[in-house]
Amino acid sequence: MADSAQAQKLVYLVTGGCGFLGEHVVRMLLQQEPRLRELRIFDLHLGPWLEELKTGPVQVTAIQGDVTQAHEVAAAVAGAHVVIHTAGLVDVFGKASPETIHEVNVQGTKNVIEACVQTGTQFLVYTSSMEVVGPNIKGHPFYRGNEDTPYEAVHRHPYPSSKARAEQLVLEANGRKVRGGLPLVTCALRPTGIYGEGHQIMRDIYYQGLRLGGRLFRAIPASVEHGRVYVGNVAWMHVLVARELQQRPALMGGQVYFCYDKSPYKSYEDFNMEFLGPCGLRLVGTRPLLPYWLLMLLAALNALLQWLLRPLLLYAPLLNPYTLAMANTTFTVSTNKAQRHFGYEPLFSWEESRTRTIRWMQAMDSSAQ
Ligand SMILES: NC(=O)C1=CN([C@@H]2O[C@H](COP(=O)(O)OP(=O)(O)OC[C@H]3O[C@@H](n4cnc5c(N)ncnc54)[C@H](O)[C@@H]3O)[C@@H](O)[C@H]2O)C=CC1
Ligand SMILES: CC(C)[C@@H](O)CC[C@@H](C)[C@H]1CC[C@H]2[C@@H]3[C@H](O)CC4=CC(=O)CC[C@]4(C)[C@H]3CC[C@]12C
Repeated sequence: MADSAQAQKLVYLVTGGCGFLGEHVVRMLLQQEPRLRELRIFDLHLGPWLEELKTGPVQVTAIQGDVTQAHEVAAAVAGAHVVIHTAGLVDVFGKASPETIHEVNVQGTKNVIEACVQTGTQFLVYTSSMEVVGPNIKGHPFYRGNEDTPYEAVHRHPYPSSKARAEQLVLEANGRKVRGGLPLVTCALRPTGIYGEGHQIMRDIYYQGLRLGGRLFRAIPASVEHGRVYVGNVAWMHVLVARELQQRPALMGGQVYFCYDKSPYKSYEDFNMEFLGPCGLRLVGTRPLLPYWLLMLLAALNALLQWLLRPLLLYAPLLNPYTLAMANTTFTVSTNKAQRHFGYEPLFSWEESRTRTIRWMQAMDSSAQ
């Protein structure tokens, strides 16, 4: 909690503060930011857990709002010193239309930037994504790359395209004069695949395994590495970068940083088994059980079914052409830019990250019995 020795004077706003990552950012700020006077949580859907946060020394203000509505964003931003913008439509399963994804992720980010400029907020941290870089539509591997590694970032899918455009807008806004004449200082964080307590996809895969008698069937070669990072470390990096951005605007303003920790390099499926195995699931097959062309056919059939059924119901399975291509393309990062620029070190070791995630899954498992 806040240290009385340091003046509590800052107002932070977290957009998307009730999401998987957002909740961890909110809780991390309350634990690790001693200068916090008020913490505003802006989200389309407010969680009931927010009430428990209102008993501490920091004023917690829950704001139900929509980032696509400029006036709602401006009202929430007014008076904030720092904005951490995590709100977004994270959809690679065809649940939302491309237009809606663009409206939330791009127009919503434009609204946040303009709100900072109009109301005089000087510091903006944007939650971008590894997907801004890749994997690209050509399936080029990105093997333990960093922020400077050359890579042909080519996107067609609405989600990565929207994240790339939003990140570009945030970085271009760095240096704009805000109300009062000071410069806006922005930066973007690029998490790889986030895991940890509250990860909906992990929950979906777990229940899929239960439905298949405790088994999951390998679809991706074990050799295809996919970067993963623990949600607590991503939250910590957001808190640290928001603090250090105020101290080193010339160095950090306009920069991008991959989010990373000591999570091991594994295939997406093998990495998930670190948590699903202790919950009783088994991954069948040491290599893919089906040939890739058959997986592509099944993925295409899923996409066709989704389109045919859309007037009646939402059919959004994990396997579709985009998710298959993502899972089947190596994308891992190896960097220390965040450490060099603002002293970032993961707050949670791999062992702690794994234990916390397993405990969350086992608690979910016991409630599912
Ligand atoms: N989950 C992952 O593996 C990764 C996520 N990210 C990024 O991290 C951020 C958070 O992602 P998650 O926590 O996984 O997603 P999430 O879906 O759990 O959280 C997103 C939050 O934004 C809110 N939101 C959505 N539309 C909104 C709107 N129009 N107005 C206000 N709030 C709105 C949602 O209600 C939700 O609480 C996103 O920007 C995403 O692109 C980046 C890399 C990896
Ligand atoms: C059905 C099988 C082929 C199975 O292995 C599919 C897994 C698939 C659902 C995931 C594989 C890679 C994931 C994405 C990756 O972690 C990068 C991401 C970054 C984000 O900003 C949001 C989430 C995601 C797109 C993530 C989504 C799930 C996967 C596609």
